[in-house]
Amino acid sequence: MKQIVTGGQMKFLDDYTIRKIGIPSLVLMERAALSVYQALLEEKFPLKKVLVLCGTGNNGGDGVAVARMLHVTGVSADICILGKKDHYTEEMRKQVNIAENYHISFVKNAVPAEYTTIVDAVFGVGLSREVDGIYRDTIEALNRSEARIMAVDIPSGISADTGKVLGCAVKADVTVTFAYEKAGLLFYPGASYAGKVRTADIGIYKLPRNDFELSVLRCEEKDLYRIPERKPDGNKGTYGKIFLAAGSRDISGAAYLSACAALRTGAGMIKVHTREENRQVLTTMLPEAMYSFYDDEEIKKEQIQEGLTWADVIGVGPGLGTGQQAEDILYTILAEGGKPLLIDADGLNLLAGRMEVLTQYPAPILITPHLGEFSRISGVSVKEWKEAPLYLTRRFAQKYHLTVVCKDSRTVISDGSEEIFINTSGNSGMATAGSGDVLFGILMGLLAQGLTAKEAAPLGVYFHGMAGDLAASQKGEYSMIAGDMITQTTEILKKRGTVL
Ligand SMILES: NC(=O)C1=CN([C@@H]2O[C@H](COP(=O)(O)OP(=O)(O)OC[C@H]3O[C@@H](n4cnc5c(N)ncnc54)[C@H](O)[C@@H]3O)[C@@H](O)[C@H]2O)[C@@H](O)CC1
Ligand SMILES: Nc1ncnc2c1ncn2[C@@H]1O[C@H](COP(=O)(O)OP(=O)(O)O)[C@@H](O)[C@H]1O
Ligand SMILES: [K+]
Repeated sequence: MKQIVTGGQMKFLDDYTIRKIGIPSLVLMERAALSVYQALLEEKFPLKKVLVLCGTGNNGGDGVAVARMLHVTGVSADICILGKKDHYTEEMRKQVNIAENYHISFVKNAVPAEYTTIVDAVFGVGLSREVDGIYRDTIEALNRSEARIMAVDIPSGISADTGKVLGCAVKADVTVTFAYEKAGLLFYPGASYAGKVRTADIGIYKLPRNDFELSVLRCEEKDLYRIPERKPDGNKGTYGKIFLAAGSRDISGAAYLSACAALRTGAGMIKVHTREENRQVLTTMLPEAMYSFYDDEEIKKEQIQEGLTWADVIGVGPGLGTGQQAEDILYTILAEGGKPLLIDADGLNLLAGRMEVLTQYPAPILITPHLGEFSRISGVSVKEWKEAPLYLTRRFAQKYHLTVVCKDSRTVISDGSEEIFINTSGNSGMATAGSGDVLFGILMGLLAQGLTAKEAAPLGVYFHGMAGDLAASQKGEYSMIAGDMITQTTEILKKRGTVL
């Protein structure tokens, strides 16, 4: 797991390192600047003529120090400072003073087109409002230039918390960020503006994970070891039994994809409860699953109850429809299930406006809404969610005592606790029909093998994204389809014990 921080947390950690630990601010700044200087060399930036654009805060101070490091090694570097002298921070003032002593060139109205490399040190985590005026004009000119662009800490204009563009923002080729990745570098569009992100250790105090009031995390490849090991003496009961209510009249694809993904992830057994019309196609495509079917007659509660008693984990929703039968199935499960429950798609659509029924359920619930579904069940619009994804996902999880997987290009996962996850695996090829059903299957499979909802959710989402990345590398983002991700699930799990 990698620790991520918000802008506010980074400021707290800067301050803590300086005031409580006692490392002088200028020492941190020197290390920050050195890491940017090294990145310019290692990333082979064309250093024929460099412009360092600075703001008046400490991000600008970093920039002035980078210009000095370039200058002393013989690189032609100009400094251009946007903003008034009386707004300089103390560190910025000192850096400017040192640069003046070195006779580095300060330019007033820089023309970005004249430079081969531009270092963006206008705003860092201190950006507090929309960018406008001279700042906007300069950033726009910079983006139009042919120069390679290195952003210091975060591209100026990107919100460190949400990745939103505040007015306008620098489009960087590389960003060197200090101590921790900022959430705004992971969320889109910030992630696109940042280019390649390098994280540099500059001596900031590493707060233990448990000491963060809100700990934002992301999974990495090595976390896949958390998928339970296969036991040599295991039997199919060991790996869990799933009861899945999915599919509706002549809609079988979602049921197939989620059931197949659950089995491919390692679940022991799955029983799919679906409409009679799907019998032939499902039993042909996935004979490994068990089935119970229902037709136009009233839902037979005993049939569902039998499945619920047998199962260790229950899933409901993919392709279920929102008619009376679907509603009866959902409510029978909510009344009689009593086992860990996963709800997706139509299961969630049926719950819009009555989410509080979930608080009565006696076992953990995991829901996997995409943003449209989240909006329906929470009343939070997609636009509002984008303004505060971490806060709003967590608040919703707390309100209804759920684990929530809010699916987007950067999925956010929260069980309401102080740990919240942003997922960074995956690609736009996954925006294809059935992709969410595969995720649902993976999550059911992980729960069936004994992981809790809190453990399974971030891991399963990461695993799903990895399968998507492998599928894209083989089929391309245009052509990959949901079934390809199931194929890659197999490949990832094959390697679990060897490379991880
Ligand atoms: N000692 C420290 O605290 C360290 C800070 N570091 C650097 O300092 C940065 C944070 O520095 P600061 O907190 O000084 O903040 P920034 O330098 O990020 O920017 C804040 C300044 O910009 C102004 N500002 C904010 N939004 C604006 C807008 N839209 N239009 C015009 N002006 C705007 C603010 O009024 C303030 O003067 C980090 O991102 C990092 O690059 C590093 O040097 C490491 C050590
Ligand atoms: N651009 C993207 N980058 C990464 N992941 C994506 C992207 N677009 C979609 N996904 C992922 O693909 C899945 C789509 O799920 P969903 O919207 O429920 O689709 P469906 O209902 O068609 O199965 C989610 O897990 C989502 O996070
Ligand atoms: K910057």
